[in-house]
Amino acid sequence: MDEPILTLEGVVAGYGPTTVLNNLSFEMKAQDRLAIVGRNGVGKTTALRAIMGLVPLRSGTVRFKGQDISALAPHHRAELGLGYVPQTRDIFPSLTVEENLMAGLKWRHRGALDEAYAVFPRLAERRRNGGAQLSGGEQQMLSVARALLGQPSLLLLDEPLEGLAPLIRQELLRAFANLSQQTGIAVIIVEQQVDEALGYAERALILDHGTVVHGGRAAVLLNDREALERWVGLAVH
Ligand SMILES: Nc1ncnc2c1ncn2[C@@H]1O[C@H](COP(=O)(O)OP(=O)(O)OP(=O)(O)O)[C@@H](O)[C@H]1O
Repeated sequence: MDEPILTLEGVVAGYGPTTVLNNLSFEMKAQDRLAIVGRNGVGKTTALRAIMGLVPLRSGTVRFKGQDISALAPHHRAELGLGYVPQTRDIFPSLTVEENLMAGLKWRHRGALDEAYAVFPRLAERRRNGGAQLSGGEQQMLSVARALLGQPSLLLLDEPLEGLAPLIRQELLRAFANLSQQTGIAVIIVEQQVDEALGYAERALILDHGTVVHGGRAAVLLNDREALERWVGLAVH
């Protein structure tokens, strides 16, 4: 069975008088890694928020694991297996790494902590450090680890590489690749670091004016500098 895990059909959404998502349609399969790229302000974050239920749909549908979730509240979507890591790293700076993770455990047993530490061994080394003492990369690992505790089958990552130095970005991407391999969780990554996101993803979409203007295998798009220049504004090397 190759049923899509997520399907967006004709999604229209926005803020007040502004329409941001304009007939956005795409689907992805379980265990896929999908990069969504595009210029600033084209609606990448809004697309993730619409999937998570944080911005209401004006029309269209979002289906997750075969169920129409368009009208479900965000916490119900989380219970069904959607995990969201917003751009603002979502951690408690005054708590230690372990306390941050414990706070995210909810109904899950402590073994879930070990699973998160297996994906991010760096967090295990830092388990007694305060959140505010962590580097930017470690804070990002912690916010992703917190999302993992909800046992998502699809993880939405909004610009996880933002503000991180190149070496840290590489380390984080290695950890994400490890995560995909160990858990098989499907991932949507929205990124400004286009080359790095395309290096990690299997498939990619380019958004413009809130709709898909280009899509395909990430490795192919990575070498299609003309499309990247046209739609994302990257210089052709
Ligand atoms: N809460 C909000 N209220 C009003 N307008 C908003 C809100 N959030 C975003 N917008 C506007 O919606 C448009 C799309 O924003 P969105 O953040 O989805 O784009 P993006 O592609 O993720 O951009 P970036 O790459 O800069 O993060 C932008 O014009 C933005 O100014």
